[in-house]
Amino acid sequence: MRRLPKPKESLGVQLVLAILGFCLVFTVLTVAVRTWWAWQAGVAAMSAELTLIEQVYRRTLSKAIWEMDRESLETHLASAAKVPSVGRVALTITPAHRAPEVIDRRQEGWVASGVAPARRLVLAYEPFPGSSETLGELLLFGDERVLWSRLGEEVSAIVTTQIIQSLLLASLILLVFRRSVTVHVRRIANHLGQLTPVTLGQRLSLDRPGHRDDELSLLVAGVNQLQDNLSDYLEQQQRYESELAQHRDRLADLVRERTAELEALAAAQQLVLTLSNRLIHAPYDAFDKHLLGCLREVAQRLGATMAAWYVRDDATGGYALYLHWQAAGAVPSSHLQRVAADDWQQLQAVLDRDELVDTPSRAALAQTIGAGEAARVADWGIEAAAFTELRGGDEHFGLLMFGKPQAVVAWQPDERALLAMTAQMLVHSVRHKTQLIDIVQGQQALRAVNAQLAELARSDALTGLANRRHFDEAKELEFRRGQRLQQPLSLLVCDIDHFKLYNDTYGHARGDECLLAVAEAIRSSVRRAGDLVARIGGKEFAILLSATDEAAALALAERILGSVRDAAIAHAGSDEGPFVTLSIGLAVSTSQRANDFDALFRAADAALYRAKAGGRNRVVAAAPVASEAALDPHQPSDKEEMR
Ligand SMILES: Nc1nc2c(ncn2[C@@H]2O[C@H](COP(=O)(O)OP(=O)(O)OP(=O)(O)O)[C@@H](O)[C@H]2O)c(=O)[nH]1
Repeated sequence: MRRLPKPKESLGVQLVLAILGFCLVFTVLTVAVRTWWAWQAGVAAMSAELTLIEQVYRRTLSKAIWEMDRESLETHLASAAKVPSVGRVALTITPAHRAPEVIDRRQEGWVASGVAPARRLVLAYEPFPGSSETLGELLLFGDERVLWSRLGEEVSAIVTTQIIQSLLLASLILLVFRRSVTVHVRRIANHLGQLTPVTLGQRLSLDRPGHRDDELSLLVAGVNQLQDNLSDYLEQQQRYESELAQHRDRLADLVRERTAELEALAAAQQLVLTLSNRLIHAPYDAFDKHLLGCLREVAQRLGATMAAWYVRDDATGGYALYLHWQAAGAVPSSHLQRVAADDWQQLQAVLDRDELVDTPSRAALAQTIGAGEAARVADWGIEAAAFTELRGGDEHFGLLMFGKPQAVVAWQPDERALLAMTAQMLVHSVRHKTQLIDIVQGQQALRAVNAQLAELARSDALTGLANRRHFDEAKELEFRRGQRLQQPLSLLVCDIDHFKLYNDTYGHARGDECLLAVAEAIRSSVRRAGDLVARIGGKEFAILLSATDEAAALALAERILGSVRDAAIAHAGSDEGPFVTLSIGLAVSTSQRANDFDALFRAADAALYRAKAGGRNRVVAAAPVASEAALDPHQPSDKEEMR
């Protein structure tokens, strides 16, 4: 506890100085007044003394003048002049018939003064009763110096008295002030200086005899009142602080709870996002497997041991189990594969109102979905369950059910959020999957149509064989491949004999049927998958046989002729017989024989020409195609005629 330093100045000293100052002024005034009074008294006293002298010397001086006793006169005047208050004695004798005589006696150094009193006495003598004679006059002058001397003594006495009086008064006041005020003021100051919140209860009391009711008592009461007020205030402050601390702690707890909740919510969001991504990228033929994986992960995050996805069973109006997951060790369910329409009516009604229904215990479950259904669900080995509908707009994708093996206080907000988000995510994913399947199926259909169109663009409309365009695309490729692999490429060019005549005989429509039958005969003769049969003109067909030598090509050509023959297409106007026949030109290309496909084609065409010229219904093989020069460019070509 820090003690207060001793003050450099003292109230008592200040009080004394003030009193002394006052005493000084008072003394000066008192001295002035009393000096005035002393002066007046001095003057009066001197005047009285002069009167007394006058009384004393009147008769003796009158008698001495009467008797002309000069010696006695001198003696009395000298005696009167020696009186201290008398400065000058002047006796004027006025005898009859004589000149007046003045006898003057004065104190040494006396000067005439306007302030010292003076007396004038007429001297007379009564030689006998009833007669009086004036003898002269006596002048008595007071000595001013005596006045001043007496005043000085008086003043010094007054001043001394006043000073002593003032000092005594001041000392007394100082003493009394110190004993009755200063000591207590210091005590109060020390008390206040040592006050702390802990010592506020210590009351101030002054060590004073008797019961006093003065300003100090008032001050002490005020200090004690102040301490009481401060004490109350501090108590209140402490109460507020403690309440504030409690609020702060509660707030910190709330913040902690909210933070944990938000973190759990963020984790739930993250999980749903991950699952959503997984479903988006899942191949749609494995979509259900991924859906089941989602149910499992959500259930595990919830601490659930089972998850089920029910879908509406349109046939019965109830629900059918679509996906189902159970934790290892959980009691497997034989129930609840199907739920009758009436069984979950109560649950459905609740779900129509609230999107999510959670029950923390079996009893709550019974209240929510009915005792019977709760018992069935309980058979699954669960105590707490949550249900949520999978609904998007007007579409209904069923409902989800998660179960925990133990009752809980309540499903937590983050768990409810996870359930809601999972339901939404599954609805979106299923919708997405449905849209995806529609798109894929659309693409497949489009691809099929495109393929069909492409096929049509490369097919002959009448016979379904490859058309000229297809043939032209394929010929160069096959030719180059044969060259590259050093394999022979054979080309058969087939032409129906006397087809004009056929048309003329049977009509154009029958001509088309004939073309179709011939094409079928050719197609059935060609068995190797790599061989290409094309209709390259009105009644002209080309067969491209890769990796086929001349012998094999000749055999195929003969087989074709046979097939056409076997088809027995009546041709009444033909010179060759009763049925439609073919003429075939054959050319074989090897790397040594031909430089390009056109040369091969021209060779086959030339062979066909020769087959026609040779009587039709036959195969003619071209001479080996060695070079361009080997062909006779001037020889007319059947093909050219056709075109
Ligand atoms: N019905 C039908 N006739 C066709 C088609 N394309 C071509 N023709 C006919 O085929 C005939 C070809 O006659 P020509 O070139 O004289 O030959 P040809 O009568 O068969 O005589 P050779 O070839 O010498 O045996 C013409 O009458 C064409 O109108 C077709 O797609 N359908």
